[in-house]
Amino acid sequence: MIIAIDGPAASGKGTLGKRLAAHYGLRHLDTGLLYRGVAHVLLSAGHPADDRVRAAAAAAALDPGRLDEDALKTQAAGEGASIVSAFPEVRAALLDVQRRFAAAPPGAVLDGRDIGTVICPDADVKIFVTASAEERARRRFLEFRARGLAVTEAEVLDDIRRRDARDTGRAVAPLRPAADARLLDTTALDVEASVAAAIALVEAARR
Ligand SMILES: Nc1ncnc2c1ncn2[C@@H]1O[C@H](COP(=O)(O)OP(=O)(O)O)[C@@H](O)[C@H]1O
Ligand SMILES: Nc1ccn([C@@H]2O[C@H](COP(=O)(O)OP(=O)(O)O)[C@@H](O)[C@H]2O)c(=O)n1
Repeated sequence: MIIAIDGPAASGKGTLGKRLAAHYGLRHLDTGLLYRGVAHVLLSAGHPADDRVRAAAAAAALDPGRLDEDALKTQAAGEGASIVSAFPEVRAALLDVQRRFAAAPPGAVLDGRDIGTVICPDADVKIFVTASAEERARRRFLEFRARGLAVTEAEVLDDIRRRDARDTGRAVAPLRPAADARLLDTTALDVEASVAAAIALVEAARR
């Protein structure tokens, strides 16, 4: 079984992806880490994220097995990711690794922005997860604070809005629900209730 999870920044995609993978015995890929990894290569070498040629080279050379999640889950890497991910060459270079991951047995959960629309258009189940921007900013702010990262909730909200606008407005693989995606709004749901709702959507899709 292949489960595709898409949605805007900090909507809970990764949390649901991990939990659904554990529940159904599938592997999980957080595809945002790939784009964050590309941005991190550029930023850590002192180059701007909008250096298209370097971004394409970094994507082609990326080793998905060696991504340091802690270093990549920063605001700077997220912002950089939303810039490099708009370059078609970057997306093309990362396509195969995602499709291969999805196709390997026993199946997988992938989360990102274009899983249901581009990477796995034939996924068995597609979930588009949303929450209000304010609630997403609150959750991401708490996460950053727990990790000791210095940032305000207002900055996080700004960042989320800017990235969502870039991700929905780009020409290639924009963020949008696939026509056959099931919508899950978690604004008023805690993690456990969100997981239960997602499992119910998977079960409904399999019937
Ligand atoms: N339903 C929920 N209620 C409260 N907090 C949540 C919920 N879902 C996720 N979170 C928390 O919100 C933050 C963002 O979730 P995450 O799964 O990383 O989102 P995404 O992968 O979409 O960026 C994390 O700190 C996570 O623990
Ligand atoms: N499949 C994907 C996944 C991420 N991305 C880009 O990578 C950025 C970071 O993605 P992410 O999933 O790690 O971001 P969060 O939702 O975790 O904050 C997004 O803002 C998108 O620009 C993408 O274009 N396509």
